[in-house]
Amino acid sequence: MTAGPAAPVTVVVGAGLVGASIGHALTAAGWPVHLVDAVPSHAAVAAGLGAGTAEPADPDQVGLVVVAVPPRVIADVVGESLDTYPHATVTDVGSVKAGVLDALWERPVDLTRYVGSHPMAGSHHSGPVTADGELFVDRTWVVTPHRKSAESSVERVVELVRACRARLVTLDVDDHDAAVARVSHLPHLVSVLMAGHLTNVPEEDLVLAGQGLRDVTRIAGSDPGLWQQIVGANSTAVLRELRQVAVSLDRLISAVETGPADPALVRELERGVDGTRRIPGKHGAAPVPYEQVVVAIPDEPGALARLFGDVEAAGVNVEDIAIEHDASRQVGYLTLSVQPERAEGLALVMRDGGWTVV
Ligand SMILES: NC(=O)C1=CN([C@@H]2O[C@H](COP(=O)(O)OP(=O)(O)OC[C@H]3O[C@@H](n4cnc5c(N)ncnc54)[C@H](O)[C@@H]3O)[C@@H](O)[C@H]2O)C=CC1
Ligand SMILES: O=C(O)C(=O)Cc1ccc(O)cc1
Repeated sequence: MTAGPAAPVTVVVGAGLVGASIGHALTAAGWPVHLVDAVPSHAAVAAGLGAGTAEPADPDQVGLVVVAVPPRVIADVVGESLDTYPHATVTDVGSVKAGVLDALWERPVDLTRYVGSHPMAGSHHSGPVTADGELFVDRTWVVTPHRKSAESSVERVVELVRACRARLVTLDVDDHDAAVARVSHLPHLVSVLMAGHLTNVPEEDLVLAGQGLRDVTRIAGSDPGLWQQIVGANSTAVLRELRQVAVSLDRLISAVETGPADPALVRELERGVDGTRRIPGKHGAAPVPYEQVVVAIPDEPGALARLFGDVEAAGVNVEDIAIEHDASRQVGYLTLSVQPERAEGLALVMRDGGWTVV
């Protein structure tokens, strides 16, 4: 992709997972990107992998600064960036917004050039090595203007969101923080609770772990230092959600105690199904109930490549995939999520190709 003539010289401060991913996305869009990091080797590694250059920018030429540092230092780095780059719009990508803005109001900086933002995409990894230029494609990116943000600054941050091919949502900082407590911070803590519980589970039981356990615990593997800062910065909203979950947990315990004959348990389980249906699909569209085709893959070299070749030849668009390994049987299972009307056809083609469809 090539940029229009207006692609601003951009400095990314913090060349970790999110900063380097933005560097890759903007570089692919033709934007000139300079990477800066308190740990110079992070900027050098990100640059070496193609996320921009680690050479310093001429401060007068910089049109946009993206601050992608840990939450605890965001306000300081935004303040310094507003001073260092006198003509630049400055945004940050921190997971919590109100505290940063509160801290900035206290400083003698030009806040018309600051607009907060938050890409709702990332991973449980940190650092520039796992960065991915496609991380933000079709994912929500929240922009949080404040009462002094200049319109031109908001537009520049919107250009950033578009260049990373994300889906723009504009929110006030407090609404943002309340929403992420519900859809990001609480789910993170519930995942942590579940994964932490596994530390008491005997190893011979863990051998039985399937995809369900991996699904609910993946994000618990994230950097505890980062999440300590995120939860700490949004503790009021997070506590509100946690207390509601504590009530739900008590209700679930009573339902299980009462036994399967009582409708309370099925009501709880159905509530879960209703919740999953409320999660929007791609582009924020209504959730699509995909159908799954599960294919057994023998544990032999080239099997996966051959399988993907056959799926491609079938001409079916795969919406999502998951791989589960059965350690005891030297076999894997590939779950292909497809539009419901394509599932039967895909299963037939795969069987004709000699695959075992489960
Ligand atoms: N990890 C995720 O999935 C997501 C994280 N975020 C937010 O993005 C920000 C960055 O997170 P990650 O990229 O995951 O962390 P990371 O640990 O991968 O990268 C942070 C980088 O900032 C650098 N750094 C620390 N202090 C600095 C300073 N004072 N000046 C310059 N560089 C400094 C570190 O050396 C590191 O390279 C955080 O504020 C986080 O809340 C937002 C969306 C997703
Ligand atoms: O790994 C995932 O699925 C995430 O949801 C990552 C993530 C972490 C922190 C954020 O503020 C936003 C997204």
